[in-house]
Amino acid sequence: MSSSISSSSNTHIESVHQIRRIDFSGIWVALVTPFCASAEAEVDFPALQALASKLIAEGVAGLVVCGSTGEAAALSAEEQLQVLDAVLAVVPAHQIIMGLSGNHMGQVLHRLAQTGQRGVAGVLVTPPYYIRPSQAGILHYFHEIADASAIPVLLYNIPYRTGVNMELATIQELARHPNIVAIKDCGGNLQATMQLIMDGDIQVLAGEDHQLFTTLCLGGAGGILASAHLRPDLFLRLQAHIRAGQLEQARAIFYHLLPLMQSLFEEPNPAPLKAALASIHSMQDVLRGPMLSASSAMQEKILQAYARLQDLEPIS
Ligand SMILES: O=C(O)C1=N[C@H](C(=O)O)C[C@H](O)C1
Repeated sequence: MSSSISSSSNTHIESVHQIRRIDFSGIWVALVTPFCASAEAEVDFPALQALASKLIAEGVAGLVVCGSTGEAAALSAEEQLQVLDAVLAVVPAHQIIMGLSGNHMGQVLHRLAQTGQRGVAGVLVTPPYYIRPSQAGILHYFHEIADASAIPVLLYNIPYRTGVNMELATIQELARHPNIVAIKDCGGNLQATMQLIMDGDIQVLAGEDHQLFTTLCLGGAGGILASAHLRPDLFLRLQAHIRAGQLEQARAIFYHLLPLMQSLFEEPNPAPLKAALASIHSMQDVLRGPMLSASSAMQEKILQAYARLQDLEPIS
């Protein structure tokens, strides 16, 4: 599968085995990891599977397991695999993307191999956090991962979490790698987003919920969103309207969703989301420390914003 890393990027790309290309367009849910209301806050596997099954039945493109919203940073490597396997037991592998973050290359490659063996649709990879590598270092990191990967790699540029931004030129160079197929765009740079869409080398997915409408209108492929846990039908309708060129209808749905999307991030994600899910699904409002449950004011606000979604006038 893998080849040695060459100093020239052209040679490098020519020598890499290309894996099958998958279409990542659509609405992907950045899945929460439900925990039990116990001292250890163990993963609540029945709640996880029920939620995953429900979202897939509702028609979303797929689920991102162990992403930021899945509190992957608070799960051990072993727990992350258990969460993946539990979701794989109820959701087809081609509808699952696995999150992969770390800063120890050997461990990251080991987890990549374990994920690849499970044949999921792809792996969503952040730059190594805390280290703050140079752009050349980021290139090196992703080339090593993409060379080794048995499954497609999606870039996850989220500088406010990792401490380092992936600059446009870096992403463009990575987009030439045959195994790097998409980006979850949380970079906050509209120029870069538009350029990547224009280049057409990788699929661009909105990674910030409030940017979904803009990204889709500009020609982006979809989104990976925490908020799509709540009324995924509206997110699917929004995307369908944009695909059909029905801008007015899509915009109406977007502005209807926006207060909820904004409220969900007024306290650290996924606390407001878990508060909402706990009141509408059979799961507990439990996060692992140092993350805390949403404040009671926020819980009320979220539930009100969610309730208002029922008011949407039917739009043909
Ligand atoms: O888990 C994710 O993936 C998401 N990450 C963003 C975050 O870092 O909070 C938000 C997005 O909705 C999903």
